[in-house]
Amino acid sequence: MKIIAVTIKNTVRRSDVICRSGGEEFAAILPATDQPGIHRVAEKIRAAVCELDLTDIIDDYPLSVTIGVSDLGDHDMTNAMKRADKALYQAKEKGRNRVDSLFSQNDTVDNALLI
Ligand SMILES: Nc1nc2c(ncn2[C@@H]2O[C@H](COP(=O)(O)OP(=O)(O)OP(=O)(O)O)[C@@H](O)[C@H]2O)c(=O)[nH]1
Repeated sequence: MKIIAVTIKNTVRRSDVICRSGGEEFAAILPATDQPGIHRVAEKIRAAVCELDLTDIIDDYPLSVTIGVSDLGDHDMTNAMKRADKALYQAKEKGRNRVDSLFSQNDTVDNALLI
């Protein structure tokens, strides 16, 4: 998991906050990032992790990354986590190695959350 964490950290801006949110899950908070930007970041992370060559390190290869995206439009972190988690679940249902999103009703999304 450490190499994944380092890869994510090296892929995003220094102002983005990455943390471990579960056994095989990370959460990222992306300040001042709009909806197209959020999808750009999620794809960057997905691609960077897919490009890792870990054949010598892990059995469960190739790796896939599934990402749920939400926003902090309603300034409620608990709700944002719930939305991102639901988006993650939807993405996994659709076949993994993909990005899905669930946004609040706020049109002016400018702070994002990824899981
Ligand atoms: N928070 C965040 N947003 C990003 C990042 N990379 C891209 N974006 C968003 O996606 C938009 C367009 O992406 P790019 O043109 O590929 O951005 P970039 O110049 O490679 O990345 P930046 O220099 O971080 O803006 C940017 O304006 C941001 O909103 C990132 O690492 N972190």
